[in-house]
Amino acid sequence: MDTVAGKVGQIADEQRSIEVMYARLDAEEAESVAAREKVMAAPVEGPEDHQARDAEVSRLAGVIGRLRLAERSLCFGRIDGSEGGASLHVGRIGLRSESGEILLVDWRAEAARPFYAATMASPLGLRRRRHLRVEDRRVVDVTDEILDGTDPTAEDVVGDGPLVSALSGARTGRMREAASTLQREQDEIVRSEHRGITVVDGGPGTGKTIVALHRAAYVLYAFPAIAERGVLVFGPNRRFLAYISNVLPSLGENDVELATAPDLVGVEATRTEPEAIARVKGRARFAEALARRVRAREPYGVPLPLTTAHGSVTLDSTRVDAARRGALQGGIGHNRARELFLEYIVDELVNELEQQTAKEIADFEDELRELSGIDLDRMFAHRPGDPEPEEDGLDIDWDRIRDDLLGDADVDRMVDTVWPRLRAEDVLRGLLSDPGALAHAFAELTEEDIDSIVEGVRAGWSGADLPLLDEARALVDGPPERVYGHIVVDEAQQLSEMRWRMLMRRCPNRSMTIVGDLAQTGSTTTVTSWEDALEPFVADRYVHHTLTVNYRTTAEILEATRPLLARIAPAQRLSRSIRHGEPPASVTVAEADVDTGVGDLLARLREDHPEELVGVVVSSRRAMEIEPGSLGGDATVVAAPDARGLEFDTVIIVDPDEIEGASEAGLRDLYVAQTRATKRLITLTVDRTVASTGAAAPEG
Ligand SMILES: Nc1ncnc2c1ncn2[C@@H]1O[C@H](COP(=O)(O)OP(=O)(O)OP(=O)(O)O)[C@@H](O)[C@H]1O
Repeated sequence: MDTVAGKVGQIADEQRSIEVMYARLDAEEAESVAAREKVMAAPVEGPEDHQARDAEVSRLAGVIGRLRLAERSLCFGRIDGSEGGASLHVGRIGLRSESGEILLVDWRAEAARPFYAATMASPLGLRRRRHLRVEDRRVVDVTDEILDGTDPTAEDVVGDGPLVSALSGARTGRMREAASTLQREQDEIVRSEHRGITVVDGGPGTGKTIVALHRAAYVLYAFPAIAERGVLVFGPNRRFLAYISNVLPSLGENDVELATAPDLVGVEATRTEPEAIARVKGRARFAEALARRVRAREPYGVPLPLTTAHGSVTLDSTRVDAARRGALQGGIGHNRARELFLEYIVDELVNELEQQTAKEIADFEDELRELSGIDLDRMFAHRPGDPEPEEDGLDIDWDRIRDDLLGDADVDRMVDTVWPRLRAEDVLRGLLSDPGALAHAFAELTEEDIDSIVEGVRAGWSGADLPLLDEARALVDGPPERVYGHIVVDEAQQLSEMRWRMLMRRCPNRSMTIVGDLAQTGSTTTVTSWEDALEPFVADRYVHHTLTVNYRTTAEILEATRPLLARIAPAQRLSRSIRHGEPPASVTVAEADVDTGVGDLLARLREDHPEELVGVVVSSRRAMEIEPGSLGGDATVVAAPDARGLEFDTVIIVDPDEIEGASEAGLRDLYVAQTRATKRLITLTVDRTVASTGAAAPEG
């Protein structure tokens, strides 16, 4: 069999098929553009018409955007059934011909499932799975897997798997989507029908982020009611979000929000603080301490004296407590509950005034009868045909009085004495500058820690303050207005208890995809298991998957991380790598020679591998000293604690001892650094016993 001729023929065949698809794509785009122009040209009258037109224009813009995004690699696969069974092309979106015949199936559609799920052991009725590589609307490559054990024919192109080619290519600094090569264990999670919480863990490079982002695209496609409320992807920092930012748009999904904590809270962190303090600030006990402070500004067991132009009343504590309970019932926050409380209080006040007035009139009548014998009741007795008299016998408009009292500045001031309006920032600042309250709630804080917290309040907000501010806002002003139908949390092992609360507050229906690796946990959280993280919100109502295959790191580099993994997470098994490469190398230099050492390594890498990306992972201290861009455009300097989630072709770890010693999570930071490389890992160790070594060559 002439395999080259076979492949050329197959490419030509596929080219004919995809030309039909592109013609249909272009036609659909042209139809949508024409429809949009027509809507925009149509006359509109009144604001409702305007609104409807804007909504239609924006819907059509969405459709056009999605069609345009689908252009690049519109179709990437094909499945053929056994024994002459049907063939289907699989791609970015679904397309039908004008007569309704299926041209292309969306990768997320049920019909596309066998493309991902079929194996030789379980071919699901398929004979062949084909991958197509399309560039600029031209089919440039075709590779086939025969799944049902039949012999390849001249129409089959069996070769290197597309996964291996995808993984072996040089990195670009941005994560790429992987809809065409999603693996079975990944696809099962992406396509799961479970709408609640799904936790996905697994070692570094097992595709957790890939799964999380493709899951977001699947949720948008398959669960419209959830999609309508919006999907959020939450990540640990902006660098990470920039790294993953292209994936969803290239899957045709532009409506997913990407956010870090400052984006959600709308406040930037402007200072760092010792990690021991940040850890304590992450404890859920802080939420209790804040709640106590807010509750202390609401009336418990106190009477409320009220003096008004219509009379004076003291509401006893039972009535004030009942009003407080009623107002707080809906969990709408202190300030909004205060408005309800004011209404309850004014109702009580008006009732009381009404009764007082009725009693005063009755007393006056009794007195008059006793003194003068005049019986007012008989004098003004109600005769048939007369209008109904007011109950108290006087023409008092109590509804108007009620309205007056609701807007009365004096009443408001009196209510303020038991239920003042608050500002969330002040509540948090109040707690953070109250040494007594801090010491009472957090026995683990030393006096020095407390001084540092109190001192820090004046200097602005830290990263760990943001979830506290969010909590204070929920207590004071009620839950956030912007909530989501589904939240994807990446690097979830980084979340403190307070950060979990911040996210859960934004996902009332608890539909989430949570991915992370507890062996990579950083220094600012005390959460050590998914059970502990989720128990307060959903008890054990979540499903858990573990990914086992490493798609990033070569087997040689992965093996080198084994001793560190055994120290930081003895129960975790090393994942399985599917690629081989160079063994890790190491260099030792004196402190004075670190810069030259790094410079030499970079020069050599540039010469040998000019297309590739290099990550230089250093301690946070060193990262601050290195000018951005000073190492050249192809090398990125990353502080070890910020390297989570990123990847580079080559990683140079500078001074591992310093990274290890810099933080309580130093060993885990070092493990993260070791697992960032797709091809080469070089460790530059610093020998502190010598003044200068001269830069040395790497040793294998
Ligand atoms: N099915 C796949 N097809 C192509 N590439 C894949 C696939 N799965 C994973 N990868 C690639 O493998 C690398 C690691 O994936 P990813 O970053 O999702 O892993 P991770 O488990 O989130 O890692 P970490 O724990 O280090 O953050 C990425 O380059 C990703 O694009």
